Amino acid sequence: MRAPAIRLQDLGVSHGGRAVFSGLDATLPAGAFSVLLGPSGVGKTSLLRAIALLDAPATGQITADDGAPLAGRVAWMGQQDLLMPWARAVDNVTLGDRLRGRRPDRDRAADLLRRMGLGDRLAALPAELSGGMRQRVALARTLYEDRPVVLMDEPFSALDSVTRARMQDLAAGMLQGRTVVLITHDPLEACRLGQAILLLTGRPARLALVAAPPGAIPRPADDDGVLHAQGVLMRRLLDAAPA
Ligand SMILES: Nc1ncnc2c1ncn2[C@@H]1O[C@H](COP(=O)(O)OP(=O)(O)OP(=O)(O)O)[C@@H](O)[C@H]1O
Repeated sequence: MRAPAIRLQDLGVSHGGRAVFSGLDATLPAGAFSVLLGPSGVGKTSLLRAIALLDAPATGQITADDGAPLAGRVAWMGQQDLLMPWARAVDNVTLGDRLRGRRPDRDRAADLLRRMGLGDRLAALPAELSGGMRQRVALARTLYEDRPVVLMDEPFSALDSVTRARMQDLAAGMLQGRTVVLITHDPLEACRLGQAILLLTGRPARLALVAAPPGAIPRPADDDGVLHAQGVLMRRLLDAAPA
């Protein structure tokens, strides 16, 4: 499975006649983690939904550099977990297969949940799970899809900092070689996982590339380079924040 780079050309998204961004050009590198940060409401989800082909952009193009369509090669994890309330955790993980009429691999789903620390919750209904547990089930469902392109909107936002670090490690390992785009509000997360770090700011919004710290991902949270880059990124976010 080769993961393509994703090219954004002259991309524009509008809501209610107002441009969230326009004329946006960028390449999201093949087989690497791109991390997207920016103030609340700037347009991160709008951009990710356009890349996921969930919303048609007003202008421009989104293409894979291998020339093949992106459709069918993307796994999506939105801010809402969208778990089916009537399905047990393991069945929520295999939901995609069941909707496509394919035989679900419950062993693989159970293994994913175990790796996420949910081995004793395989048969739980969503209503019986905490917010952080539900988010891990949604993450397991995204990883289960096994796609070359993975788009995740704040996938670790509901997790305590230790679980968050563990899930970052797990995702970095399992998604190695995939083209991943991940939205986060956490500069440390961006510096642990980002091989390209993109900052979306302004109105209409513009994209800027921020230097990523050296080293393979997941980078240690207490690494000097990570801590320095985290400080630089925090300063950039503060400077970009609306008054
Ligand atoms: N379906 C929609 N209809 C109308 N306006 C929308 C719609 N979706 C988003 N917007 C507006 O577009 C702008 C960008 O929203 P978006 O959700 O992309 O921001 P974001 O950067 O992801 O925010 P957050 O960090 O809070 O999740 C906001 O002003 C939002 O109110």
